[in-house]
Amino acid sequence: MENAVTDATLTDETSTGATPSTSEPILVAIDGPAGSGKSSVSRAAAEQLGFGILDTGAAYRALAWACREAAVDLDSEDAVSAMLDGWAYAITLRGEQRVQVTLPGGTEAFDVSAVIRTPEISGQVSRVSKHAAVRVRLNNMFRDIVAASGLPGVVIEGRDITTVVAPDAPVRILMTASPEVRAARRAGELDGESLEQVLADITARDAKDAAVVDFLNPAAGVTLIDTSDMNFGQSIQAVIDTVDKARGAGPSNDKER
Ligand SMILES: Nc1ncnc2c1ncn2[C@@H]1O[C@H](COP(=O)(O)OP(=O)(O)OP(=O)(O)O)[C@@H](O)[C@H]1O
Ligand SMILES: Nc1ccn([C@@H]2O[C@H](COP(=O)(O)O)[C@@H](O)[C@H]2O)c(=O)n1
Repeated sequence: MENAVTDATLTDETSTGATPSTSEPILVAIDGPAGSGKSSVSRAAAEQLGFGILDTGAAYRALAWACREAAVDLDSEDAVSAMLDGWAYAITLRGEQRVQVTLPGGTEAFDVSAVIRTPEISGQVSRVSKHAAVRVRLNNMFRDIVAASGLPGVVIEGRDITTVVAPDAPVRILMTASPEVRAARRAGELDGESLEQVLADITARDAKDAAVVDFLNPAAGVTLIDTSDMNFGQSIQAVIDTVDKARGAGPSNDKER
């Protein structure tokens, strides 16, 4: 993969505002199904902790977008892997999330921050994330991004972070919520999508994704946070409490197995 760059190329608001750390960042690994609140809760928790946030789903989404733009067959593992040889990908770890992609052979860095969130991309992304070879390469890219971040800590969220990308992270969380709660939250964000449609979409995506990685059951040592009956603030606090507990301080309301 050419140039998997992060904050450094994405202007001011992405800079950490602190002396870059020279040691490995502390990792907070968070997994969960679609709409569980991983991204938004992780982002808010990261801000409180003074950490960066790496949204790994954004890379899969950007890859699906790039393949569609370049008329690459999303179901072909070889063709999608070839896209990884030629593209350039950049994501901010601090401040507003910005995602940029340069297509193979191109020079323009497209800002795909908004388009990767559309239902069209959500509906196609599992076609690229199902490929084992693609996952291995993106997982290496995620580890490289974190290692090069210069941040004191990074919250990294996705589907296989607690189990594959960072199984040794000192804090590992599975964030979940009932399908109905997740659909209601997501429907609130999407204009013109009925609750039934959103529920059907996230259920279908979870089923496809769960065939590749298990993000519905916490692995040994992973803290389960079910946010079904929590508001946004309580969900953030549950993450902070879990981090504090791992650091040997403060309360905890988690369930471990
Ligand atoms: N505990 C909560 N209470 C109320 N709303 C919440 C809570 N957690 C998250 N939300 C809201 O639910 C929506 C979905 O959250 P978010 O996008 O973070 O989920 P996600 O797990 O990252 O989803 P995806 O995997 O589809 O990207 C957002 O509008 C978010 O603000
Ligand atoms: N670690 C990950 C993260 C994401 N995926 C795939 O990307 C899709 C989009 O992820 P969001 O978190 O933005 O919803 C998701 O549906 C998976 O197909 C993944 O496989 N592994």
